Amino acid sequence: MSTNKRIVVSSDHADIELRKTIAAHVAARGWDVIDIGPMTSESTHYPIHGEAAAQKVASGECQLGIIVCGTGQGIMMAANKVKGIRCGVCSDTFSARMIRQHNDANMLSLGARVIGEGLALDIVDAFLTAEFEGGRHGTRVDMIKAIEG
Ligand SMILES: O=C(CO)[C@H](O)[C@H](O)[C@H](O)COP(=O)(O)O
Repeated sequence: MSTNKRIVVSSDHADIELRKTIAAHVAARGWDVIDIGPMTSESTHYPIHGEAAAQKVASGECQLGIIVCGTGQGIMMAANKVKGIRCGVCSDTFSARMIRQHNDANMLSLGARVIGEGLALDIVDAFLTAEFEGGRHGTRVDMIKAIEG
């Protein structure tokens, strides 16, 4: 398996089944998937899982990450606190494509209580297949990086 196609997936308790479905879907598209759980639906705290996934991306162990909580919002906020992470919540495929093309997002967050499985998988595909365009968008992403120091 090519190491430049490694992706981390994580969630809180809101929908571990959606996370597992996403993991299988992404693996079927040739990605080496690291599923860091949690493995049960016992109530947990999304900052733990958002940060853990983000550290895998920030360290370079994974190129991308996909995280899931009820709305996608809380776990996204936690992930974005890790230096080097650009994570967006998406409930549509256009945004999922654009956060890669324009924002060079390295993580995608999904709200399991907002969207259904079919749309979630379409969003994942849009995110995975889009490529950063650079140019003026690179200038702006560099400005984001400068904010975090
Ligand atoms: O959406 C979330 C955070 O933004 C979480 O996944 C939780 O679903 C949300 O905070 C609700 O918590 P609960 O313990 O599942 O009621």
